[in-house]
Amino acid sequence: MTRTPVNVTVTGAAGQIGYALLFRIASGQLLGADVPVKLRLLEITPALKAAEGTAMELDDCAFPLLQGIDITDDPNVAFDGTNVALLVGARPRTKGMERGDLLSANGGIFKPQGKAINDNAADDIKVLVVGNPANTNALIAQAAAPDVPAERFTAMTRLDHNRALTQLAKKTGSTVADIQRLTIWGNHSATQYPDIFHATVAGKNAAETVNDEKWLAEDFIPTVAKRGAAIIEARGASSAASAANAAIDHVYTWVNGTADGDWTSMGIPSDGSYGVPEGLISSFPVTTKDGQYEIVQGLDINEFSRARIDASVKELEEEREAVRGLGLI
Ligand SMILES: NC(=O)C1=CN([C@@H]2O[C@H](COP(=O)(O)OP(=O)(O)OC[C@H]3O[C@@H](n4cnc5c(N)ncnc54)[C@H](O)[C@@H]3O)[C@@H](O)[C@H]2O)C=CC1
Ligand SMILES: O=C([O-])CC(=O)C(=O)O
Repeated sequence: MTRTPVNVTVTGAAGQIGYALLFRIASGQLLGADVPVKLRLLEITPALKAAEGTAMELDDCAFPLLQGIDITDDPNVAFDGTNVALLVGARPRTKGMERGDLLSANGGIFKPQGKAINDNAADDIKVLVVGNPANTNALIAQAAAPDVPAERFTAMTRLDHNRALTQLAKKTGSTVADIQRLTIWGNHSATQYPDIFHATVAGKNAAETVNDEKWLAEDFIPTVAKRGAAIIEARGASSAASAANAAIDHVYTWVNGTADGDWTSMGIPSDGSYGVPEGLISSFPVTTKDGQYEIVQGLDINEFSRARIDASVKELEEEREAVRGLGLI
């Protein structure tokens, strides 16, 4: 039976992440190996030619699942009938900046895009915001889309999650496949909190296996939280292929479900769980099934974790105040 293609919109299609992302979407890695896709590429006018070049290369791959590519600089066209929107287009930070410093440069992009999603997207629209500061940009887009259920707006902390998996695997001499139930809490920023207290390594509690609070506080957490800056320092540009990979993981998991007994991390509108004020877009442990996600409930939060979650949530509240002040929400 022929399946109806899923419309996938990618903003910032001519950028670094766009280049690492589009070919993987077209090859079936975003939604599944049997799901045809139509791509919509949104770019600013001066970058349309570069986006056309990428589209030519996509054509040249002859991907069996790719059923069309539209390129536009008009958000209303880009989000028309869209089922999955990946909001990547935004300025990346450079050396010495925090992601929050991008709010005034990038925040303005997400209000009109949120409105265009509200007015044009398909009823089942799912949105992933990658452009930084991702959590608060997702809040801006969501606020501009009152007709879309709020929970469809998510922000990417899967890159942080993946980074934490590898650091923990290295420390414990295991592989990432041995690790389950790791959590990123809070903001995709230096205040984020990668939590291993509920994680398991080969079925055993990770924190007990590590048994080294100094490593946790002074090595693991800062390594994960400051990894983006370390990549910028090393590469001279912010992470692109790993960010694209995390975007693929985020949407694939959202659509296709988490493995039994495991969970993932997603930036999602808080329902007040774990004391995170309702409405803030904060990272939580979530399970997914049938295209829906649920926050994992009932986890014991110790003092070590509580202080760190609260600090990241406080930063999210400050960012929300800042964008209120800018009239973006
Ligand atoms: N959440 C996360 O884990 C991560 C987020 N990022 C963020 O992703 C964003 C994109 O990064 P790169 O691709 O490396 O940047 P880039 O500068 O290579 O590409 C950005 C693209 O967005 C386009 N763009 C700008 N304004 C736009 C608009 N209004 N509509 C459509 N397109 C627009 C630009 O023309 C450019 O082609 C940055 O904000 C970066 O900080 C990067 C890595 C990880
Ligand atoms: O650090 C940056 O600016 C890019 C990013 O979000 C990341 O790599 O996590």
